[in-house]
Amino acid sequence: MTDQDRHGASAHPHDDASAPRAEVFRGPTEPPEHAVAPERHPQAPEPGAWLGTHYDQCFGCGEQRPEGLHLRVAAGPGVSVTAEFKVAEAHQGAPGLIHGGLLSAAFDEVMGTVSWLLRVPAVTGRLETDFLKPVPVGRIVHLRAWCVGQAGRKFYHRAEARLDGPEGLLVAKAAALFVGVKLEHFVTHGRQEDVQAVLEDPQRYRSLRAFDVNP
Ligand SMILES: CCCCCCCC(=O)SCCNC(=O)CCNC(=O)[C@H](O)C(C)(C)COP(=O)(O)OP(=O)(O)OC[C@H]1O[C@@H](n2cnc3c(N)ncnc32)[C@H](O)[C@@H]1OP(=O)(O)O
Repeated sequence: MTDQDRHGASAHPHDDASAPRAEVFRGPTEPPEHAVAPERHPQAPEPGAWLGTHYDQCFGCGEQRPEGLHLRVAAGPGVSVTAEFKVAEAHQGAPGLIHGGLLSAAFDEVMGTVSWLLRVPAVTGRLETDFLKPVPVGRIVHLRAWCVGQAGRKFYHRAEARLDGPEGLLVAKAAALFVGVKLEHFVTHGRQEDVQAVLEDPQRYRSLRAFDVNP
């Protein structure tokens, strides 16, 4: 019995000639045909401006997290950002090498920060990472992230990580789908004592400022 016999007209369901092939083969992080080019908000920080930490307890950029990544993110041209962090002892997975999940966390943070240039609060829906080379402790990881398309509330981002600087060895790549949310998302779902602390001192959650909710 051939595959064709087992599955009917074609050997694989995706081989159905009547199916919209481009859509069938697209993954969730690939912008659909109807996606539009993202627009940098007119009041987005100028290219080169440091964006600073968005929340002092954030694992990615927070100043109050000694074991965190302490990413320093700067606005780039268009809808893009760059960032750097130094791989610390606490970031190890294998001896002397970064934990892969933490590299994904760095991608999550830097792609999340792209939202600042769009002025749309957004959360990660899906995040994919290609790990290309091992990353040793003590090295600087240089990250770049940019938006490649928007379809309604869905934002499609890309990012890359290089060793020691923007022209360094490419060690990892990422693609993500972020979904725009209302600020109520954070107020509703966050642990109430942390939400309350931020409401009492909004400076601790600078995203609020970035999104003009509490300028
Ligand atoms: C400055 C800030 C820096 C921050 C950096 C760090 C960023 C983060 O880590 S955020 C934390 C991690 N992410 C989360 O906690 C998000 C948890 N998930 C959620 O809250 C919800 O699933 C949420 C908000 C993403 C979507 O829920 P909801 O608002 O009900 O929208 P929903 O209708 O389900 O989805 C909207 C669209 O997105 C799509 N979508 C949602 N999730 C996914 C997914 N995982 N994969 C593919 N598509 C998805 C849906 O299919 C839908 O598409 P369409 O409009 O074409 O039908």
